[in-house]
Amino acid sequence: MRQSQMFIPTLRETPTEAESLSHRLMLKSGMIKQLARGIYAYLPITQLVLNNIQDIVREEMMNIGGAEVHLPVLHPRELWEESGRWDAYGKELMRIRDRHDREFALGPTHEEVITSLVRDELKSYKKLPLTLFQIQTKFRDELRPRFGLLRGREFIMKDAYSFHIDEESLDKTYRDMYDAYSRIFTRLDLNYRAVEADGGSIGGSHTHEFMALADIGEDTIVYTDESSYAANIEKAECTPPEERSTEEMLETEKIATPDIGTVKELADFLDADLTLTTKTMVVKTEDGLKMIVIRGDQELNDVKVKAYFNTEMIDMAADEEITAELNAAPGSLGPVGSPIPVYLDYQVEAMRNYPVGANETGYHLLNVNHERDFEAAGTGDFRFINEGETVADGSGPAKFMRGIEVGQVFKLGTKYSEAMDFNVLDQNGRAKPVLMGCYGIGISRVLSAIVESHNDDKGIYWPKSVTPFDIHLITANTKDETITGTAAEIYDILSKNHRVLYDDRNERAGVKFADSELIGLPVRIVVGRGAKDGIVEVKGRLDEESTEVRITDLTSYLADNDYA
Ligand SMILES: O=C(C[C@@H]1CCCCN1)Cn1cnc2cc(Cl)c(F)cc2c1=O
Ligand SMILES: [Mg+2]
Ligand SMILES: [Mg+2]
Repeated sequence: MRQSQMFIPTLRETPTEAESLSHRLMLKSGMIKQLARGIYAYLPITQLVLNNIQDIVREEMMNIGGAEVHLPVLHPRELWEESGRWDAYGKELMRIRDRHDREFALGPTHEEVITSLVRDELKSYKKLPLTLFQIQTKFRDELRPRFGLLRGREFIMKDAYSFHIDEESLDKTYRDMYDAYSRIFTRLDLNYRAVEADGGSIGGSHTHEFMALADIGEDTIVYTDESSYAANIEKAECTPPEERSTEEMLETEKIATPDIGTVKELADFLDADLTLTTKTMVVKTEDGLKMIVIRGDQELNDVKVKAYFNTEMIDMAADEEITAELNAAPGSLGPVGSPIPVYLDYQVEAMRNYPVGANETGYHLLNVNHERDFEAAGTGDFRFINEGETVADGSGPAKFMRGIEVGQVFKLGTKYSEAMDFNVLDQNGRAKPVLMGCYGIGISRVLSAIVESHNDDKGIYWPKSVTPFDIHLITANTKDETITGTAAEIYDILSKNHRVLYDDRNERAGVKFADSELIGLPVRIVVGRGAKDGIVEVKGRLDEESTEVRITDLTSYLADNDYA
C-alpha cells in the first residue's frame, strides 16, 4: 500500500486529553479519532489490526466447532422483557424508538436474541450441542467511558453462545472455549491470566475472566506464588478467622461520641486499634435495606454483597433513606435494636466486645456482642481480601496485580432458557430446558491491551501476528530518481510475498523515520544514498542500529533474520 494513499493523521505533539498510554499512542499514531465521549472512529491502521485480531479469533472459534452468525443490533423491547432484563438494567442499556414509536435496545450483549433465534428452530436434543458466535458492535452507555478503546460506549465484541442437553456437554464446551481463549491470547502476544470471577446477575455458577496484565487495568487480580490460584478481587474469598475470641463478654456501655463520623475518628477517640472496631453500612436491595457490619479496618466488597443477596441492583442507601429508617446519622449506625436485618462479616462474627453506633446520632455502644445484644440475620464474606492474607486454596499469601479484562467465559445454566421457555425433547422424549454457556472477547479492548504492552519511547511495536503491514519501505529523498526507481522495484518484489507499506510521501526523511517508529511495523527498509551502489538500510523496529544490506540479498536477509 502506498502511504500517500493511506490516511494516518499522526500528531507531532502528544495529545493531552489522553489518560492512558495506549490512548495517547493511538491518537498520536493516527489510529483513532474520537467522535463523542467513548465513541471512536477506527482509522486504517486500526482497521487492519482489528481485522487481524478478528481473523485469529474467528479461526480459533471455528477450530472448536463454532459457527459464525451476525445478529441484529436493534433488539425489540419485548425480547428483553421476556428475560426480565429490560427493567433490570438502568441507563447503561441504550434504548431508541423507531418511526412507529416502538422501543428497541441497542444490543449490549445478545443472550436474549440468540436464545429466541435458536429456540424457534431447535426442538430436539439431537441438534445439540450447538455453538454460535458473532463479532459485532455492542452498545453500553458507560457512566465513565475512558482510556480510549479500553472502556468505550460503542465497541467490538466477539460473543459466542453454546447450547447443551446436559452439564457434561456444557463442561466440554466451557473447557474448549477456555483452551481456545488461551491459544488466542498467546497468539496475540498478551501476558494474560485466567482468573476465577463473579458471574454477576447474568447467572450461571462458573465463570473465568481472562486478564491482560497491565498497570492501567481497572481490575485487581489476586494470586499467589505458591499455587495456580488466581481470582478477580471482586470474587477472591477471604479465609474466616480460625478461632473466635474467647474474651469474657463485658457490659455494654453507651458513650457520647459527638462529631465522630468515621471509624478512624472512633478508633482515635477510643484510643483503640482499627481492627478492634467495626463499621456498619446500609445497602438497598430489591427487598429493602440491609445492614452489614464489617471490621473497622476492612472495605465492603459490593460484588460479594450482590452475590450474597443474589441481585444486580445494590446501592449504598442514601443518607436520607438511612435517617428515615434508622433515625440516626450514617456515622452512628449499629446492629443493636436495628429495624432492618443485620449481616455480619465472618471477622466480626469472631469478635467480642466491639463498639458499634447506637442508632442515635452522636452516640456509640461499647462491648457489644452478637447473640447477646442482637440477632444477626446471617454471616458471610463481605470484604475485600488484603495482600498477605492466605488465599482461598490455603496455599500462600495473596499478591495483587492489575489487569485488563479482555475475555470472559460463563456457564449460564438454564437462566435464559427457563426465562424464555427454550426446551427440547431429551432422549426419553421429555421436555427439558436447554443448558447454555456464553463467551466474550473484547476485540477493540484487546487492541488497546496490545498497545499497552507493545510500546517504547518512540511509539508502538506490533506483534507479527497482528501487525497492519509486515514491512515499512521508506524513500529517504523523493527527488532522487535512483532512489525512487529502486524503491519502486523493491516494492514490487517484496509485495509478492509481504504486506508492504511504502512511504512514498514527499516528506523529510526525519519525519518519515519518526512516523515509522510511531506506527511500529516489525521492520523498516530505507532506500537512500546507498541505492546507487545497490545497498539499502534494514532495521528491525526494536533494533538499535540499521544494517546495510545488498538489495540482491534483501529477501533472504529478511527471511534469515525472521524479519518478515
Ligand atoms: O455481557 C455480559 C455477559 C456475557 C459476556 C460475554 C458475551 C455474552 N454476554 C454481562 N453484561 C455486561 N454488561 C451489560 C450491560 C447492559 Cl446495559 C446489559 F443490558 C447487559 C449486560 C450484561 O449482560
Ligand atoms: Mg469486571
Ligand atoms: Mg466481566
